[in-house]
Amino acid sequence: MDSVSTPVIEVRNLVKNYPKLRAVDGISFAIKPGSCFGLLGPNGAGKSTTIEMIEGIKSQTSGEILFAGTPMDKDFKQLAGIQFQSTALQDFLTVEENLKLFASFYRTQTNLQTLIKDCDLGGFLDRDASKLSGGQRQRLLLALALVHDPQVIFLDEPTTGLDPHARRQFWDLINKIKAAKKTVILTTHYMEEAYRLCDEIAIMSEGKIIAQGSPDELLAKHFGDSIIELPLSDIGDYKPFETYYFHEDRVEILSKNLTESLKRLLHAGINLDRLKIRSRTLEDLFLELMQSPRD
Ligand SMILES: Nc1ncnc2c1ncn2[C@@H]1O[C@H](COP(=O)(O)OP(=O)(O)OP(=O)(O)O)[C@@H](O)[C@H]1O
Repeated sequence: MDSVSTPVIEVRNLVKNYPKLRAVDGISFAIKPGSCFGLLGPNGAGKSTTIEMIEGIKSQTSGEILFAGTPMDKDFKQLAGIQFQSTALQDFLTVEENLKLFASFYRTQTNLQTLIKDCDLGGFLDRDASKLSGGQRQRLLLALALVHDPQVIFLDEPTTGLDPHARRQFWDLINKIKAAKKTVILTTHYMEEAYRLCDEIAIMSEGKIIAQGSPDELLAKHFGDSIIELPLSDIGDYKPFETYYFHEDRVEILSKNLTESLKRLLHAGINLDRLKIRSRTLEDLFLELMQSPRD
């Protein structure tokens, strides 16, 4: 897997039919080595089904899944790290015992002391898994996924239910994994998480990919503008030249050229002390895509 040009994982025309539903409907994508690839989409879009087919947990109805250019074989299990849900934990074993148990399942193992440090488990190694907080449990589950030093890590909604601090701590961990040149495949409902961690994202809806690219590329492609916000009381009866929306207490002006828009406002004598400028976010894009009619 040393060729930079060969994708670590490539999915071609992947389909999954359940008895009454096509959950994944002919999707294709390629994941570069050492990158973080995010699958986004509303509930039921087909993200988990897709990730589980790549992990080899579910079989596909049709289509191909290639690992480093060749069909997956049993060696993939050694090279892939899957962060399971907390049901995979042995509740009456301590954190350290869980780590040792999982490590014993594999031919190769990473240095456990380094893993404990990286995943910040040192403070509660002798605590039963059942007694961990949400953030501690997720860090242990991540450590278990990393115990055999895999090349590819699968994280299915890893920060759901975590408080903002624990979520940020988890993002730091994922960034460490990326810095170690491992490939990460992530599903998430948090747009900020996708924006901060992913090099590339695919947004799924009803089994199809409806948008794909780097977060910044997607934002640039879909939105060529920023939003200027002003309190209504400051704008007076000025009518912006640009597209604008009045809200109860503020006006939002969609500006394609901030310098020009700000010059116009200054020229009109508007007080800009309380002005805010906001870039469009992935959340704006996600909501817009979910509202657009699709074929
Ligand atoms: N074993 C199954 N049998 C029948 N239908 C299933 C099965 N597993 C999933 N589905 C259906 O397939 C569709 C896609 O489900 P999937 O779990 O992949 O979506 P998701 O994007 O991961 O959703 P979420 O964000 O809620 O986790 C849903 O309509 C779901 O009800």
